[in-house]
Amino acid sequence: MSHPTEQSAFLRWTDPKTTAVVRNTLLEARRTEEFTSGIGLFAVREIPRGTRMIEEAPMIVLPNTQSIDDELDAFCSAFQQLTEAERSNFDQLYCGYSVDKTSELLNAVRRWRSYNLTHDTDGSWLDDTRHTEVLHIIYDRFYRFRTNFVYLGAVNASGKGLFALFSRINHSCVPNAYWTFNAAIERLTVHATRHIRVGEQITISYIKDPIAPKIVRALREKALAKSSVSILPKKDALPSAMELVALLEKQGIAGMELASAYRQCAIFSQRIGALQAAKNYAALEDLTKRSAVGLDRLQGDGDDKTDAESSGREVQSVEATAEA
Ligand SMILES: C[S@@+](CC[C@H](N)C(=O)[O-])C[C@H]1O[C@@H](n2cnc3c(N)ncnc32)[C@H](O)[C@@H]1O
Repeated sequence: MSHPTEQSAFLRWTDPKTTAVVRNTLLEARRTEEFTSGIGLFAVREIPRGTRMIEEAPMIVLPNTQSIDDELDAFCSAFQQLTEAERSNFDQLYCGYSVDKTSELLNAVRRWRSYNLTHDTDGSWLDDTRHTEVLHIIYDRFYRFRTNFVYLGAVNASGKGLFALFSRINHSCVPNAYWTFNAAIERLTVHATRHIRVGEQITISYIKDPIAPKIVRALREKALAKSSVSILPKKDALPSAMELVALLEKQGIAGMELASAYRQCAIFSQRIGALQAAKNYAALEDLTKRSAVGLDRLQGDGDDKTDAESSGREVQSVEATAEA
């Protein structure tokens, strides 16, 4: 239940001198050497492939909403429930501020403010100057959420979550980690998809399909087309799928995309009667999935077409603390 004083969360910023420290026993957030990449997450220990590097509960969860007003309202309610340390941590997350400053969003922020925040912390009406400042604070924080949230299921059809440590992970087209929201344990997990050395930056792919480069898409489409009942002989499908596997392996892409390519190889091998090869590919698919999402994810929903799994060799919990 929201207490009136909690509304003051949007009437001031957190103390900028407060340093949010976000780490666990395997990883720490720090500035990257590249100016444009800001803060990143780095390994503080050797991390074997398949290690569960992060198992993190959301700081903020929003339900799937239909309108921008509903989403903003849900965000503001959730934000007001955060502790001071969490707010401070949140205020220091990266903000892609100028991404889409739309009048629609600004108007939604104005509406929310006028219904919910009429008075200042000292009880006086918000004057014009404070009014503008308060709009800015709400707008900025909502944007910070929008820069960092992930869907907890299907895009545009599920709730959204914000995770403090996960929010510090930068993108790479050839990532060394794979993330998924594991509904069985209601945690976001990040697994190492290859061995990671001390000091190496942890990266994930921000792109839904990281094997998007044209050449790879073409290969995959070729493999799928050849597997269909008509036109092309089924036996041609396997070499194309194997070509895709080889390309992914060469690039070092070892998340669920590779698992899916192994699966194609297993299916196509089985179809031409190469049963031992099919078994081998199925085993590789299984190993790859375990390394990317973990056994609990695989057993949790039984949907092996979507995400990955991991061995769960190490489970780290997030320590998000604030130091004055
Ligand atoms: C979720 S944040 C990641 C953490 C962020 N670097 C920070 O300082 O907190 C996403 C933002 O990080 C930056 N970023 C992520 N990956 C990057 C990359 N490979 N190169 C440059 N900037 C990157 C972009 O500005 C992106 O909008």
